[in-house]
This record gives sequence, structure tokens and C-alpha cells, in this order.
Amino acid sequence: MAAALEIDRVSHSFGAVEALKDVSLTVPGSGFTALLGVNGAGKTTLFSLITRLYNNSSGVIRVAGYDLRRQPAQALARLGVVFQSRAMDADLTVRQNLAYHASLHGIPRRQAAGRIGEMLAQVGLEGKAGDRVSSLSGGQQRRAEIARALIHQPDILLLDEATVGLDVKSRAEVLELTRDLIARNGVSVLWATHLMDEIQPGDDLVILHRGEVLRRGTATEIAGQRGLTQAFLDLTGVSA
Ligand SMILES: Nc1ncnc2c1ncn2[C@@H]1O[C@H](COP(=O)(O)OP(=O)(O)OP(=O)(O)O)[C@@H](O)[C@H]1O
Repeated sequence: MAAALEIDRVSHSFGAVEALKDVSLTVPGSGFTALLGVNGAGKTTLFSLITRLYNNSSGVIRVAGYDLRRQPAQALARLGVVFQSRAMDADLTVRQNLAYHASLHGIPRRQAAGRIGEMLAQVGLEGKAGDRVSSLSGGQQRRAEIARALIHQPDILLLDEATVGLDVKSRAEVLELTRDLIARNGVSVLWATHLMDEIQPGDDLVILHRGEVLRRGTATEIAGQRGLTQAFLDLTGVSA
């Protein structure tokens, strides 16, 4: 299976601050890849490059085989994103938010209506389509954002610290839902987090620290005998 995302030697600076230094990683065509790093590691900067909020001026980014710089429309069409900050219009209903997103992707209205129902059912929000986003709980809003991000059937879903600000129960639900979607939709996931307990032994794991990829492998390989917490501490000098 082709890689869902390939990052090859990507760097990015904000003036004198080198936010990403020669970053390379691959997200396989299916499954859960965790991008683990403490605050300031460069996770959001990397997501901003993948989504073209910033231009990548060095290295290559490929989404589902499409070069982001040369074939941006094709690449972005294969990408679904849940940003760290809330990104839905709180005064509109869930359905209106999703319909707007579907129209941006050129999905015909009738097809979009069916797809919205299907995705809301998958994230456990059936019956909430007509509710204003502002009336939903934080966890429900995140789930609606996941449904929105999947409306155009992307190959890869990026989630940037998707559980920040949620209570323990909602955090677990959002994470479990995301893992279920991999099995149901065959989508592949890049999950950026600073929380080690969100990572499972079989997950692919990339450790990003101060803009550099320190390790890539399965969580089990990286953890070794000492466990992931100690391995992270040994690698970075800080605890996640
Ligand atoms: N717009 C910006 N201007 C200047 N420096 C920035 C900007 N955005 C990020 N940085 C710097 O780049 C580095 C990486 O930040 P980034 O936000 O990508 O990290 P992060 O891993 O996503 O952390 P967090 O979880 O806190 O957002 C940090 O040193 C940060 O201060």
C-alpha cells in the first residue's frame, strides 16, 4: 500500500527560530501514527506546512503520492484535518458546518446530505445535525470536527492535539472513535500529542523534539525494556 503521507527533509524557520530541522517521516496507507512531542516541538508548524498554511520551501511533502507543491489541489483533496483550535462556526448548526465544508470540496448537495448523515452516525452524533455547534459539549464538538474532516473521504486524517481541553472521559471517547475510524473507513491517522498515555504499543511513533525527529518506529520498539516514559526522557531530557 502506498504511503498516505511522506515528509522528506523538510525544514522551516520563523526568523532566527528553526522550528523544523530536516524532518523526515512516513505515515503508512492505513493505521495510527502518533507524533509525540512536548510544547514547542514543532508539531503545529509541521501541520501548517502539510495543510499549506505555510509554504514548504525546503524538502518534499507528498500526500497520497501527490507532491504538495506541484499538485496542491490533488494533495489537499486527499487530506482531512482537525486543527488544535476549534474551527467550526458556533452559531451555525452541525449540518450547516458540514455542508459548507462539503461544498468547498465540490461535493454535490444531495450526495453531501447523505454523507453528512453517514459521518455523524459514525462519530455518534446522529440526531445532532440540526443543533447549533455552540450547544454541543467540547467532546461532541471535536467529534463533529472529525466528521467534517472526513466528509470528502480523505486518505489521511491529521489531528493536532485533538483532546486538549477535554475531560478524561471525552478524551478517551475521541481517541477510541479515531481508532475505530481507521478500521471502518481504512483512513490513516497522524495524531499529534504531548500525552504519552494516548499511545498504544503497536502504534507507529515519531518523536519530535525541538524541531528534530529523534526516533521513528513502533511504540514497542522505541520503548524497549525501559518503557516509553523513560525512553522519551532518555531521548529528550524532558518528561512528556
Ligand atoms: N508564528 C510563529 N512565529 C515565531 N515563532 C513561532 C511561530 N509559530 C511557532 N513558532 C516557534 O516554533 C517552534 C515550534 O512551535 P510549534 O507551535 O510548531 O510547536 P508544537 O509542538 O505544536 O507546540 P504546541 O503544542 O505548544 O503548539 C517553537 O519554538 C515556537 O515558539
